Amino acid sequence: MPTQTTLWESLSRLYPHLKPILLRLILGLFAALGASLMALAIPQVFRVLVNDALAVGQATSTVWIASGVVLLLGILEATFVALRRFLVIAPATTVETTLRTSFYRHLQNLAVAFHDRWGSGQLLSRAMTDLNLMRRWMAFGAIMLVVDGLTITIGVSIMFFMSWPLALIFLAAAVPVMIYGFRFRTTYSRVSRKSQDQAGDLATTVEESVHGIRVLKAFGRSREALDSFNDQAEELRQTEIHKAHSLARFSLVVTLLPELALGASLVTGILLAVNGDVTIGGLVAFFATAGVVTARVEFIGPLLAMTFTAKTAIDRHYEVMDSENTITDPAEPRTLRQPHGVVTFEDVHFRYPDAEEPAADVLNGIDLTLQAGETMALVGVTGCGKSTLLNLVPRIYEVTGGAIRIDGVDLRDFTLEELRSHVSVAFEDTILFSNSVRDNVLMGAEPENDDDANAVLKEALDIAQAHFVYSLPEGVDTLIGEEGLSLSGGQRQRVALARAIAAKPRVLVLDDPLSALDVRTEELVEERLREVLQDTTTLIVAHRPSTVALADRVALMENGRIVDVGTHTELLARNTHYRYVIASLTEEPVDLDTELEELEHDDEEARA
Ligand SMILES: Nc1ncnc2c1ncn2[C@@H]1O[C@H](COP(=O)(O)OP(=O)(O)OP(=O)(O)O)[C@@H](O)[C@H]1O
Repeated sequence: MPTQTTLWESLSRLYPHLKPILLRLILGLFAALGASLMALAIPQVFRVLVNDALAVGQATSTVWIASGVVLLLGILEATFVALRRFLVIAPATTVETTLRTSFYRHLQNLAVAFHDRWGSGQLLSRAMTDLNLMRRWMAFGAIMLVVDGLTITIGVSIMFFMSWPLALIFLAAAVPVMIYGFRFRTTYSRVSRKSQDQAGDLATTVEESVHGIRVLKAFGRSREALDSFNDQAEELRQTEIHKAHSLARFSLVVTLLPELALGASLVTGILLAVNGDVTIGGLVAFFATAGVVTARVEFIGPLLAMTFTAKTAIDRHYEVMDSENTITDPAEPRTLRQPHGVVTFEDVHFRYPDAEEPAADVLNGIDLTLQAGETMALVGVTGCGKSTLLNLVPRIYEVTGGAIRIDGVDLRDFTLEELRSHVSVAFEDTILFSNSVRDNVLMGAEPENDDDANAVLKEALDIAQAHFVYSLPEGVDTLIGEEGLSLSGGQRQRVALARAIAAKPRVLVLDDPLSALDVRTEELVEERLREVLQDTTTLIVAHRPSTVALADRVALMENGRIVDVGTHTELLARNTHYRYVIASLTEEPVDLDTELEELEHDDEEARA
């Protein structure tokens, strides 16, 4: 539920960002005010013109001078308008870009738990549409609202000065306009918030459909997806219509009432002129001024709408910016000069932030030690918490109880930068970025120079058996990821594995990174991985017996706990649940007794 703030509270949050451009904004405001004053000055020339030059027998020179003055005032008005644009547009765009950059940086910093809760479309619409609305308000809405207010005040004062009875009649229209304006503010703010949220939800739907287009097509669900999209689009359309109706009603009131007042003051004005209480020139100037004021009053509707929309945009922007990053650097970080890579889990508990209260912890007291350079396979039935445990090591999620240490140092005592230089990850669902193969692989690497980078790249691609990249159109410089060449699941996994290896971490965390490879390629990768894993401590989630075979020891997980640790042979011999899990990893029936006999025989031979 968004927190309720007043219009002023919301708008004033922009002040720190406006501070650097405040001078230009103020100058822009003066330029806009200058344009308005020119517009208000023109009727006064009309007054002189009508009163002094229109009488029979007057010299025509007054007409020429007055026309020249009107022309000059017109040119000045246009110049002031152009000056306002020049002063304000560029700096407002700079503020928009700065806000967008800090928004993006904040999104990058926020914990994964935050991203689990927010639809991508909502974040996208905040990063693009809302910031755009805020810029338009800064560059135009805010200035014009102030200038319109001042113009109306000055215009009405001039009208009072020229004829107070006529001005009073005109002003009578302001009372209902203000009452209606109050109602308009409440309704429009509510609908505007609804429409911006719905637009964000719609963007999320588009993003998900594009992402999942293969699944939609494969299951023949395109029709349903379209129907659901149509429903959402229709809801947004209804809200937009409601918004437009609300603005149209307000605009009708602010247009009609001043016009009616103008009509009433026209009749009264003519009567006053007939009685000689006001000059003809004064009457002309009064109505020309009233024309300028009326136009400004009519413009108040769209300006207020723009302001309330900007308030909503600001509120939505700060809902994200105010979200605190829960995974941060410590005040006094510790460093490991020469990490060995001993990883210990001490009574680790974890619960997802969005989990219902009575639910048990996903990880419920994990105790496990990985010796330096050891490869430990993590095995367990689906949903027992393997991936969750892995995510805690690079602090993608934070433990909710207990501690994880590398060489005795709590992960939370490292800066995130240092931690992620010690720990590298590869997941089953590989994410590659719209970048070249080279940039994707070297993402976590810190090569000293170009030659070093090339060597690291070559070695990592070689270990991950990703030689196919050399046959891509531009080799390692080929653009891959969303905007580039599509790779197969197995190819993507190999590039992601190369990325994890290229970082040369002390601790490697692999979540079933070979699942999409064919058996032969998997064998080759494993052969090379064994070399790398010798001095890297590795925790690897295994969904295939061949991955288990990579490991020095296996940790068996059940219901968020480590229930047994030992070699594959030891666990096969003593743990029936382990046998059950291993048997369920393969589709074909396996004879585990024979496998155990063979393994024990191999072990005896090795010892002899
Ligand atoms: N982001 C999340 N928010 C809330 N609950 C989650 C989240 N991710 C996973 N869970 C829940 O946590 C539990 C453990 O999930 P996890 O992915 O760690 O299991 P796993 O053992 O790796 O499963 P698998 O072998 O199928 O990959 C599951 O019950 C899952 O529903």
